[in-house]
Order: sequence, then structure tokens, then C-alpha cells
Amino acid sequence: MDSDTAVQLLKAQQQVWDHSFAYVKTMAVQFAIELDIPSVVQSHGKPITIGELAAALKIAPARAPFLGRLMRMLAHLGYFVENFKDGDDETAASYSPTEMCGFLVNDNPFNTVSWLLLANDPVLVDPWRSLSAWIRQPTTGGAGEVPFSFAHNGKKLYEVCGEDPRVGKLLGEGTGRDSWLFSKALVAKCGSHFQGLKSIVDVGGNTGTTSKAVAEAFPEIHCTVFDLAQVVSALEPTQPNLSYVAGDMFQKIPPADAVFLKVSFSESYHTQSSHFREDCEMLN
Ligand SMILES: C[S@@+](CC[C@H](N)C(=O)[O-])C[C@H]1O[C@@H](n2cnc3c(N)ncnc32)[C@H](O)[C@@H]1O
Repeated sequence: MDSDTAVQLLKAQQQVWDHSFAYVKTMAVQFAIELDIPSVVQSHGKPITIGELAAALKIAPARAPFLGRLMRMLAHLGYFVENFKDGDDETAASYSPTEMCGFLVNDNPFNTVSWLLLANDPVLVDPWRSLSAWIRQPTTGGAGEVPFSFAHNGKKLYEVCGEDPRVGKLLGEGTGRDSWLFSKALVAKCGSHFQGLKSIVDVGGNTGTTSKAVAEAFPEIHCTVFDLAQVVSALEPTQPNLSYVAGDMFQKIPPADAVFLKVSFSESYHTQSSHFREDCEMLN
């Protein structure tokens, strides 16, 4: 093999290794959440050393160097800024939170903790692990039409949520917190879309985080949150121009001047800009 080919192959091999261990990034973030590292770093008020962090997390000093390596990885991923001088011992590094860190702090109304825990939960990972078995099915249609239901005895995501409150809670919290931040941007940036409307129906509106923000910003618009009975039947409206209606969107939706349909996609499905554009879409 000539040297150019060898170098080229080594570069390609590096990509394959990156893909093979892609889960390490996610697991490092999960580790940070489970130990509550983001909250501790954020509330410290100044850069925190590994020794201080280990003490706050009640991790034995003997294990602090391992914590240091994970913190370095989390800094590399963008959750912390690492303050480290060449020649320093690993444990001498200190860490400050970045903007991304705030998304892992439970007290923040827009945190993505539930999403991350759900994304790594067997309930969502199992369908990915059974993709090859799913594609080898000889026929289409039926209970195993999509990988999720194939891996869950024919059940859809929202059926699993109805049966398993833990999964329903993670999904509800995840979408609610995502909507909290989204609704701030929606009201601030897309207000003109709402001009002239007297009513909207928020289809699949979950617990109504987005509709509450719209109802508050536009008191002249009546907002109806429409979702499955298991999600909305126990909810009470918090504003006079807000109501909850239970039903199945594939059967019938309440009439309104405009239908609002917000669906969240991760960047792996769409670019950020198209995410925002599609999220803002109003179906008149
Ligand atoms: C991904 S969540 C999106 C929630 C919210 N629109 C948001 O973006 O934050 C999808 C919502 O659709 C609801 N849903 C699923 N199937 C539905 C159906 N057949 N009819 C009405 N709502 C449904 C779920 O209960 C859930 O609240």
C-alpha cells in the first residue's frame, strides 16, 4: 500500500471509529445529568475545580481524576469552559458553565433533561436496535409498520405513554419545556401570523405550553388545546381565552380560524433553520 492510500484509509477509519463510539457523547451528558453536575457548576458562581466538584457530589477523592476526564469530555462537547494551564495536573483544571449547560439544569424552565433521558431510554433505543429485523419483514402494514411499534408489540408511542406513566411523564415534560422556549420565540418573532385571528386550535398541543403563551400575548384570540384524552382531560384552563378539548386528530378537530401544529424535530432530521420555519407554520 502506498503512503497516500494508507493516510486516506486511516482518515476513513477515524470516521468509522467516531461512528462506532458516537454513544460516548450521549452517555457523558447522561452521566452529567444523573450526578447533577450542571446545577452544581452553575450554582457555584465561579469556576469550580475538580476537587470542589468531587466534594460537592460526594465523590471520593481517589476517584476525582476520573471525574476530571469526564469533565474534560463535557467541556469538549461545549457544556463547560475548561480553565487549564499547560503542565497543570488534570485535577487542577476548573470549569465554568456555558449557555448549553443551562439546558441540563433541572430548574431552568427550558431544560432538555427529560428529552435526553427519554432519547437514551430502552423504550426509544430498542426500535433502533431492531431495525434490521424490522426491515426484513416480508410484508408492509399492520402492527409492525414502523420500527417503534415493531419493537413494542404493535403499540404506538402514545399507547406506550398511556400504559407507562414514566414514559408519558418524560415525553410530556420534554415537549412542555421545549415549547416553553419555542413559545417565547414564536410570540416575539412570528406575531404577525396571529393578526386578525379570533380563534386557533393547537392540534397535539400537549399540556398547552405554547397555547398559554399565545393566549397571554394575544388576549383577543381564543386558543383551544386539542390532544388525546389521557393528556388533556384532567387539565383546567389557566386563562379566560384558553380551553382544552380531548379527541383524536385523525377523526375530527374543533373548528377555528387557524390550525396550529407544532412538531419538534432534532437537528439530525432537519437543519435548525428549517426546524424553526416549520415550527412556525400556520395552516390557515
Ligand atoms: C411531540 S408532542 C408535541 C406537543 C406540542 N405540540 C409541542 O410541540 O410541544 C405530540 C402531541 O400529539 C398528541 N397526539 C398524538 N396522537 C394524537 C391524536 N391522534 N390526536 C390528538 N393528539 C395526538 C400527543 O399526546 C402529544 O401531546
